[in-house]
Amino acid sequence: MWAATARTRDAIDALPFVRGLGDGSLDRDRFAYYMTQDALYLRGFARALASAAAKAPNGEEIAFFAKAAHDAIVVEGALHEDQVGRVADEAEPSPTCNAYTSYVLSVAHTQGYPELVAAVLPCFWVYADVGERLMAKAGELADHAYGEWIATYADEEFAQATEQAKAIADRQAAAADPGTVARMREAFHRATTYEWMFWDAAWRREAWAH
Ligand SMILES: Cc1ncc(CO)c(N)n1
Repeated sequence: MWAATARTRDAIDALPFVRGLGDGSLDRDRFAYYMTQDALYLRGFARALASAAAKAPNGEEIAFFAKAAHDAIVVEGALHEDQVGRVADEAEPSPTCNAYTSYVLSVAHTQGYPELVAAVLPCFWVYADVGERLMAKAGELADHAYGEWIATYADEEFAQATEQAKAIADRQAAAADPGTVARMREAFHRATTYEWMFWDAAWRREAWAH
């Protein structure tokens, strides 16, 4: 699945937002816009993870997704609050933020556990991958403008959660019929594309036309 999305992954590395995050040159306004939108995204994403917990077939996977939902709000929320302060409940999601969260929530509500697992996997995988790459290039994080962000996603615990999410997706794909596997690929690809769009939207500080 990852191989089919390699082009999108390369395109994510090439984004001016991601490059600027990596070398610290990104301006604070764009970063603040991104963090606010990301806090809104994480609320929707956490609901989708809680849905995955509700659909999971065994205790281990229920616990995994329930903890992931918790961490998306509590652990990542602490990073956001630290960086941009508390994001108001009534802050407005951008078109892309709204599209991405609506998409994962629609998968949660209209499709099965395998498709939902595939739809949330890029959120783990893309961030762990970007975090790790930026960490390798960044050097001393204490002196880095976005060191805290990089440290959060290059973290060993986040890497472990990503491995667990991958293993769950692999097990589901191995047991699924061809139609389900095709929908899993579609969900994985679409969510990876939304990851690209999310950073691109932050670079453009995307707004609603009206
Ligand atoms: C848009 C987006 N995708 C994934 C993550 C990682 O949880 C995040 N914080 N934001």
